[in-house]
Amino acid sequence: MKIGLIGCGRMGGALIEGAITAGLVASSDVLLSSRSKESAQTLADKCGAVVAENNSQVARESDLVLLGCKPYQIIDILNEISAELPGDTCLVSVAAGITLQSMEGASPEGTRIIRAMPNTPSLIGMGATGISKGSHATDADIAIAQKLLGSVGIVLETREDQLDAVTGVSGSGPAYVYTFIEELAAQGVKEGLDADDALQLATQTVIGAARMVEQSPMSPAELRNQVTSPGGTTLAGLKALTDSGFEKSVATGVAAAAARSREIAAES
Ligand SMILES: NC(=O)C1=CN([C@@H]2O[C@H](COP(=O)(O)OP(=O)(O)OC[C@H]3O[C@@H](n4cnc5c(N)ncnc54)[C@H](OP(=O)(O)O)[C@@H]3O)[C@@H](O)[C@H]2O)C=CC1
Ligand SMILES: O=C(O)[C@@H]1CCC=N1
Repeated sequence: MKIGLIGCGRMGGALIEGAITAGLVASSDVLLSSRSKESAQTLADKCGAVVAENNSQVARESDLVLLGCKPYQIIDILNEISAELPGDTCLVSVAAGITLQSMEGASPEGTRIIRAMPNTPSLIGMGATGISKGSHATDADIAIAQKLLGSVGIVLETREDQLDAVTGVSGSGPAYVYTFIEELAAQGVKEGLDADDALQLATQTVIGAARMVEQSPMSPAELRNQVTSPGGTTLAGLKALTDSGFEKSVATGVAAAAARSREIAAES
C-alpha cells in the first residue's frame, strides 16, 4: 500500500513517522508534499519517505492520502487534487471541524473519506484519536485508518457528530493538561521548591495519576477518595480548587473547544 501525506506539519508528520516506525508501510512507499519543499524534505530526512513534486503527484500515486493541512486549506486542496484522484483512493483528514459532507462535496462522486481527530501525544506514540466514516468509505477503509492512527496511540470509532466532543476532550486536551502542569509547578515554586524539581514533581504526578486511572479498577472519584484523608491536606486543596471554580473551568474549556469545532464546520 502507498500512503501519501499532503501537509507535512506536526500532526501529519507524527502520524506518518508512527506508521513507518510501526512497520505499517515501508518508508519508500510514503510520498510527501507540503506548501514548502523544506517541510516535506525535513520530514523525509527524518523518516526516509519520498518527497513528491506536488500535491497532485501524491493524489495520483497513493492508495491512501492523509490530509495534514489546516482546516481552512482542506477544501481548496480537495479542489486542487480532485482531477488527479484515480477513483480508488481513500482520503483521511485530521482537520478540526471540516465535515465529511463538505469534503465529499469537494471530491469526485463516491470518494471514500475518513475524518479523524488525533492529538499531539501521537508524536510519542501516546495519541488518542476519534475517527468517523464517510458515506462511501468501507469497513476496510476504517480498518486501515484504525491501523494507521493506532500506530501512534488509541483509536475510537465514533459518530461524526461526536467528533466535536472528541476535539474538546482529547484533541485540544493536551493543552489543558500542559496548563495544569505549568500552574502546579509554578505554585510549587511559590511554596519553596526549585523550578526544575517542581516541574518534575508536577509532571510525574500527572503521569502517575493518569496511569492509576488507566490501570486501577477504581473510578477517578474512588481514586480521589484514596488520597483524601479526613481533615487532611488534600481535602483542603480540593475544597479550595472547587471554591475557585476548578470543575467549572474544565467544563467550560471543553465546551468552548467543542463549540469552536462546530463553528468551523458551519463556516466550511
Ligand atoms: N496540532 C494539534 O494538536 C492537532 C491538529 N489537528 C489538525 O491537524 C491539522 C494540521 O495541524 P498542525 O499539524 O498543528 O499544523 P501545521 O501548521 O504544523 O501543519 C500544517 C501543514 O500544512 C501544510 N500546508 C499548508 N498549505 C498547504 C498546501 N496548499 N498544500 C500542502 N500542504 C500545505 C503546511 O506546509 P508548510 O510547512 O510547508 O508551510 C504545514 O506543514 C489541522 O487541520 C488541525 O486541525 C488535529 C488534532 C490535533
Ligand atoms: O487547535 C486546533 O484547532 C487543533 C485541533 C485540535 C487541537 N489543535
